[in-house]
Amino acid sequence: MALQKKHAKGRLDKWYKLAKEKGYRARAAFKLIQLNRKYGFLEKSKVLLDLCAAPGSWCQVAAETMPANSLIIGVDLAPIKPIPKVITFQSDITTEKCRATIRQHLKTWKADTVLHDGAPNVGTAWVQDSFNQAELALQSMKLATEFLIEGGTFVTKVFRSKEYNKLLWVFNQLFTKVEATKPPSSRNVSAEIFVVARGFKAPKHLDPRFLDPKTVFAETVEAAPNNEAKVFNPEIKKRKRGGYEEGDYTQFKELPASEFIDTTDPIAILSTYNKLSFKQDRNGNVALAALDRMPETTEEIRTCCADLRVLGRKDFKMLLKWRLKAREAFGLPTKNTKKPEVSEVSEEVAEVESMDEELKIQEELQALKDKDSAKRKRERRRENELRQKDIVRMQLHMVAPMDIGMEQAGPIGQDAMFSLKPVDKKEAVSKISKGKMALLSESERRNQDSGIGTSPDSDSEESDEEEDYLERELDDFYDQYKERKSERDAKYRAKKSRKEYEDGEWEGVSADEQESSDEGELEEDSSDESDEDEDDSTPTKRLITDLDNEPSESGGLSKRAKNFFSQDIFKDIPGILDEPEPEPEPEAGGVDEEMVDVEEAPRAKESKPTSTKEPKKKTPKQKKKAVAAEEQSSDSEPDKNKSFEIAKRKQDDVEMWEDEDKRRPDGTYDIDIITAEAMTLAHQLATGEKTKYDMMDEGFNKHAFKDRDGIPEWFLDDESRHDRPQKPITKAAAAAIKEKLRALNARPIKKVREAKARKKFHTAQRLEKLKKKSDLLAADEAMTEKEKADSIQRLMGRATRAAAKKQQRPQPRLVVARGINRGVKGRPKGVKGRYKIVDARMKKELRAQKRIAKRK
Ligand SMILES: C[S@@+](CC[C@H](N)C(=O)[O-])C[C@H]1O[C@@H](n2cnc3c(N)ncnc32)[C@H](O)[C@@H]1O
Repeated sequence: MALQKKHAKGRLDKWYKLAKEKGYRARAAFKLIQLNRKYGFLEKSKVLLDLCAAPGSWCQVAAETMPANSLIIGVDLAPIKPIPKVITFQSDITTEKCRATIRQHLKTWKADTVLHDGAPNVGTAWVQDSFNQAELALQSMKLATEFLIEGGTFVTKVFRSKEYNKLLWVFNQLFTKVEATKPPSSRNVSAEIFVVARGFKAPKHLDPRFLDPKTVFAETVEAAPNNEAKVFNPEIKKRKRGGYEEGDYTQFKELPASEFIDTTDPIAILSTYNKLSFKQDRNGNVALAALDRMPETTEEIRTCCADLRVLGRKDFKMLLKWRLKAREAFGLPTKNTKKPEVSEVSEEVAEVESMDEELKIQEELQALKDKDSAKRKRERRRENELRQKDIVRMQLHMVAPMDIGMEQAGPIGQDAMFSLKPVDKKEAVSKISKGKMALLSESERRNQDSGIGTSPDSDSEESDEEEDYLERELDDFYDQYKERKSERDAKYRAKKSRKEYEDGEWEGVSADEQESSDEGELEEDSSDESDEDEDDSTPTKRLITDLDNEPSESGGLSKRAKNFFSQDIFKDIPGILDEPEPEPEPEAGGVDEEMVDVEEAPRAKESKPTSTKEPKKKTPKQKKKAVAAEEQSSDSEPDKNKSFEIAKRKQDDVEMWEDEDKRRPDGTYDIDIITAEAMTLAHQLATGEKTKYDMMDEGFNKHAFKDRDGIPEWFLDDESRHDRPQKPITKAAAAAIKEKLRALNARPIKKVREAKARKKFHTAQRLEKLKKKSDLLAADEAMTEKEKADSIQRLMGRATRAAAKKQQRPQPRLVVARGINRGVKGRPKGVKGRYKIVDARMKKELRAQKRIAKRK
């Protein structure tokens, strides 16, 4: 028989998990569900009494299954958290108070079903426990007889013990049908069994002895067994794995300790029996007496023998050792004794030992398996969590689908098994084709040394994962915080949307340079090799070719830099791109794009003088602008000498661009300086206080080379707010910018300007109309000159009157809010036309102001 798992986790079986899933407070819920499925008593009940109901899973099941508006009452020694549609209270079901409270709740009603799943506190001596359980079942039976309706059902838990049959007998007297069953959700190792007693007979008079534990569980005197005869000649018992021995329904089993010493299967005894006794009968027991006197039979051994069910592995081991010592003392064969003549017995002993070891191995194996599966489960759960989060982020448009799933770690992603990118990067193809495996392993070794590619031990892996998890959590919280902030802050929203519309961050040439330098390193290695392998001078081909762009070598610049500078905005900036003279095309705008040969670029440059050449004479103002232009061009100074590929644009695009391009007739840029820093810089450059080389020097500062890799976003965001380069400003520049802004603010807003323009336009239209009319009148030959003059005068008068009328809008009438007007809402009585309610003081003040104005 397998040993029962003692640790708590062994009890977290499928019913436990199911209960958690379904929201039941205990796995016991399934016991009632299964009992009800078999007997169907809940659906028929309108009133139910649940004795010993805590934590309340049976009440939950009852509330779910019973008809609506049913009365469910639950009682327990322990408090029960409220359950919808269930009345619960705390009480001891063996007390009179509990009986009275139930009566109070039931009023005149009777219960259709009484449930009892009580279990007294176990852990004391087994005998005591079993008796208490049976007594509790009888007690609940007593309550049932008082509150059950005739024909009602009583369900109770009992333990298979000596009292079991006596209890069954009582139930049979009071119910028409009594059945004992063990639902599948009840653990096999548990001795509990459920009795479903249906058809309560509801006798008018009940003999109190039926419900008196003393009478019901009265001991029947049994003849003492003759154990003495069995001590050294035990009958070989076949263990029944399927259940209980024929005719043996008792749970508590006691065995003389001498039999444990004598047996060939001590494990079976330890797992079947409850007690090893040292008690001798009246005739005495030689073996037991010897055992009792042995010095190895310590007090600890005696305590262990008293209740085998509460022992752990260590205790069992101790008992087994004690047995071996006793066997040695009694001259019985043990593993160590070498007596060939009692080979049969020694074989048996050996078998016992092997069983012990086998058990141990099995246990260890099981433990390993459990550990492994728990680890895998943890990993799976973590992965699922990550995936879930990614999906949520994607739904919130925080990440693109490219960043998750297949695209990243899939067939072509960076983590993919068949990804060619890393292989390609390291120029591994050439090395593999050369057969120089040593080189690859060398680089691998380097990686390993630096910790890349080595598999860290599981502990650090776990802590890394935990850290990653925490970081992700933090990132999520930060994202949520940003979302919340963006909802409140309009400025932040604008910033965010600007970010969203950005093309993507340009990391500058350095990132690519880094990449190329990496490549360079490897190339260096390979060049060493090529010294030896001179015949391998053929250029190596890359595994992956970029279909979007030309290879970077052709342009001299890195691919990303070239893409950046090939944008339209750089087209006309002199010194950045060496743009060739556009080829005269017969149909401009018809061709979209044409690649110009890279070699031709310098030639084109020669043919067209670039605007970087400074004009010989400049006014200070022009000089300032030119300096600004130069400033721009100096940014791309290092790229000047390199040849680019230039893409032609549509003619329309060029025109549009030229419209936007703010240039003065003399070719200089019309740049608006709007910050005090820019103004100061422009001034310094214009006065020669600073040169472009100074500016380049200043570009190499602590802010230019910040390493942002692996730094969390929230940190960068916060830092960027405070850690900024502070550029100097002069007082004059600050004042100039302030003035400029004031002028800008003084301008009317667009709507006002539009309204004024409209007014002007309408007046011009009216004048035009008048002019036409007067021309017609003047051309009329039928009219005399005087008539013509009068008519024109009238026309003009009408127009001026209309205009004057429009201008003279009557001022609103001021009505004082006092007397009958105090607190009036809406138009005051007797007031016509426009009005304004004012208080007396305001009226007085207005009058005074008018008087003063008149006097002036
Ligand atoms: C196995 S639990 C009952 C589980 C319950 N049927 C459920 O589904 O959640 C046994 C309960 O019996 C209770 N109990 C034991 N003796 C009791 C007594 N004398 N009066 C009331 N409740 C008792 C214990 O407090 C314990 O909560």
